[in-house]
Amino acid sequence: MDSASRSNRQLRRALCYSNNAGKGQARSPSVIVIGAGMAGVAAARALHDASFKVVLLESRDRVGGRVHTDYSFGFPVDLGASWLHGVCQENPLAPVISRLGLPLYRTSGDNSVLYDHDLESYALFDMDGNQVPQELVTKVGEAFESILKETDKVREEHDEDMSIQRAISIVFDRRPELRFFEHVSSSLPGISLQRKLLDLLKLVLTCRLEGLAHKVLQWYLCRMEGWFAADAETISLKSWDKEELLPGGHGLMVRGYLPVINTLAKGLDIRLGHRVTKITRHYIGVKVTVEGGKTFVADAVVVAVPLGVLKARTIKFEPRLPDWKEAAIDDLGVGIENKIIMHFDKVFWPNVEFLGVVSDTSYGCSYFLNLHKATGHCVLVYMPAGQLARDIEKMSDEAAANFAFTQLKKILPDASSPIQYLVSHWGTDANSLGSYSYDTVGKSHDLYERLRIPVDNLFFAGEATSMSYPGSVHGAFSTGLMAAEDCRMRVLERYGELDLFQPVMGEETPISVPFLISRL
Ligand SMILES: Cc1cc2nc3c(=O)[nH]c(=O)nc-3n(C[C@H](O)[C@H](O)[C@H](O)COP(=O)(O)OP(=O)(O)OC[C@H]3O[C@@H](n4cnc5c(N)ncnc54)[C@H](O)[C@@H]3O)c2cc1C
Repeated sequence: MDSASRSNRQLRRALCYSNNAGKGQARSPSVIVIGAGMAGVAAARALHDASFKVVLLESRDRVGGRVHTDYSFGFPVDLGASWLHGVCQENPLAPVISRLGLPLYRTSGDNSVLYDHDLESYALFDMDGNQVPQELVTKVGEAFESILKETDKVREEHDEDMSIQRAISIVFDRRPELRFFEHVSSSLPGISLQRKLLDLLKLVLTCRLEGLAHKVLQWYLCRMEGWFAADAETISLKSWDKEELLPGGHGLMVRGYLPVINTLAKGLDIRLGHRVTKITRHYIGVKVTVEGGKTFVADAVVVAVPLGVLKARTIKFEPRLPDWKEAAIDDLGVGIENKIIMHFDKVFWPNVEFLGVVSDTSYGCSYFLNLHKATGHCVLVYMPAGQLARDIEKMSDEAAANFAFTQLKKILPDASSPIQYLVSHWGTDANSLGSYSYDTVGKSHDLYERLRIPVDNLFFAGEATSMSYPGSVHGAFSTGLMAAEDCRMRVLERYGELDLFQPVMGEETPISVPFLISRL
């Protein structure tokens, strides 16, 4: 007997044993889900509800993954995801959020990836603490949208992909007037030309338009980089807008995201502190090894660990994953965004949702989310992304919090020091190794789908396997359901017992419960 059939036999015995199947007893199909983030929990929940025997292995000592609500301030704050992108009933998370009665604070009704905040909710400042006139903030925001529309033409003309940064500079070379003067005047409809020119002159005189407008533009670029957690010179022109945007705008989870995870995770067999190191697949089943050598066997596995972890090859696949799968893992980008959450004893900042610092480069720009507007707590959240996030992550937590506070002091010199702070490390945390995926220059958007496609009895889930909603919580959730359904079909087809089990995405009529949306 060769070693493959010997180990198949051992695995079959282990499967029977692990599933408690006595003589004549029908054995439940079994699955191991790896990673208790939104995708893994969704997959485990669905398979559990479909009568599978499910074990969920999680390396951390908590569930949620990149959903991480912290309560150490005495109230919930999210170190990872905090917005529901697409506040609408079509959002796959809508039923659970609505039924739990979790309130949302809508920061924007706009569905664009650029504005998860309405333009009028920003207060921007230069490095000397002078506030940028609101009219200029709005106008440059509109100009930025026009510039991005112009990059569409660049995309159509070039077969080769390029970075969004490069495309913007081509637009400027071709249409220098887009450096604001024409835009500002032509975007005031219904006003006579003379009046427009007068308005423009006033703007130029009051705020040294060109220099300041350039800085505001860099700030918008910095916000866009935040959306992708990556620098503009690495973001693909061909694919940056390929994700699907659900309607309804963007809503902050006022009480944090964790209640959603906890609800889905209720009653599941979750093993915390179980870091998977090896996945061995056989025709009849899969063996999973965790740190310390303990093993688990099942009919199938759902791999729901982050793309960063797959890239680092800290989980060994035996036999190796096929080349096309390894290439997808290598080629898809993973960016970094972090949060430095500062708790103050009083509010000393303006009553807007976003405070921004403008600068000559997007790297020098920064922004703070004002949680006081949404939650009533005296909290500002500093959110660096891309290279800036990478640089700050090299600092100690104290130095990182000081850095954020120094930025704040530049715009609000009378700022008082935070009484508490929290710092995330999504880029270096071995359990994430990045914040979320994005399309890099020259690589196809299909990579998300390639990452999702199963390999035998290995199923893949997670935000980076979502073609439609990458980098999001609802995207992770829907890939968990998809992986569960694929797994259910494959395993049950083999047993010929399809009709014995509930479908993963049950056929009950969904009850539509409205969201609780506020804006103070
Ligand atoms: C700072 C930040 C802000 C964000 N903001 C938003 C937002 O506002 N809205 C939004 O929709 N999305 C946001 N996102 C993205 C969103 O958080 C993710 O897309 C989503 O939570 C990913 O879920 P997941 O299940 O794919 O992965 P994860 O949540 O990362 O889950 C993977 C799990 O696998 C575990 N794991 C890793 N290695 C192993 C191993 N070897 N063995 C066992 N377990 C392992 C991890 O510990 C983790 O629990 C944000 C992300 C970050 C970092």
